[in-house]
Amino acid sequence: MTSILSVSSVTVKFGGLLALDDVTLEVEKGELLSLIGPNGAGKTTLLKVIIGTVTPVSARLTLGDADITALPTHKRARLGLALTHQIVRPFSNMNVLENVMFAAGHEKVSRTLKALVTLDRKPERTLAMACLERVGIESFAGQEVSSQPLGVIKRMEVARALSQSPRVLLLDEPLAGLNSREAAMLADTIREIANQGITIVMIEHNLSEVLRISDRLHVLDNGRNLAQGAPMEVMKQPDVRAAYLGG
Ligand SMILES: Nc1ncnc2c1ncn2[C@@H]1O[C@H](COP(=O)(O)OP(=O)(O)OP(=O)(O)O)[C@@H](O)[C@H]1O
Repeated sequence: MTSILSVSSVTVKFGGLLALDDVTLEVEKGELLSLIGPNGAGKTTLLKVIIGTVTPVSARLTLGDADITALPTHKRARLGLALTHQIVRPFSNMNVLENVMFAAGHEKVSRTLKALVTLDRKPERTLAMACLERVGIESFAGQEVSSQPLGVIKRMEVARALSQSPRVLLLDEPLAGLNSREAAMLADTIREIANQGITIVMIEHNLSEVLRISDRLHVLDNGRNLAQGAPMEVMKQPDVRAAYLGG
């Protein structure tokens, strides 16, 4: 297997709090890796270090052949990283399609000056519709985002990230707040996205869905690596059970 994302020696301090302590993470091309661990283990902080919104005390990050350690967030995005947020903050004055078009257009505008003056938004519209189809909410395209249930909002957030054409998609608790049926359906969609060749790193507390769709688990506890490997093997480890499941 080939590593697409490699994260090593990540240490993060928030004042006196050591949030991550020499953490290492290897992500193989095409896999769906779930990052799990108790509350406060440092999972979201690690994703923020990867996307570039938290500055670590130390870290070395590579994406494919590129050393991205010193790159700002927008350059990491351009090289193929996209992140969905745990708490989705959509533009409530736009409809579902426009929210995805905005994300798609943002990338385009940041790429070329010409795009700043173009009035033709057809390419963004086509791309955004394709992303809505991939997450199964194309029939909600014209609806106001403010009247949508969380299940649609969560899918729209994934569509926004897909519109950036990521090589590695970072998902922060995509199933949080969904009922079991909605969670299972979105988990199936996430698995399908991975099957289509997009590498996924997912933080998720819904353990039954994590175990059902993940290729591999990486467990953090108290800011440190605790375990990693095949889901069932990892969950058998006594230290993982003690930390994550309370024994
Ligand atoms: N901006 C910040 N300033 C200060 N402390 C922070 C900040 N962000 C996170 N922390 C602290 O760092 C530690 C790790 O937090 P983080 O959110 O990464 O954990 P997590 O594993 O994602 O938790 P959860 O599963 O509850 O979302 C926690 O103790 C948290 O309170």
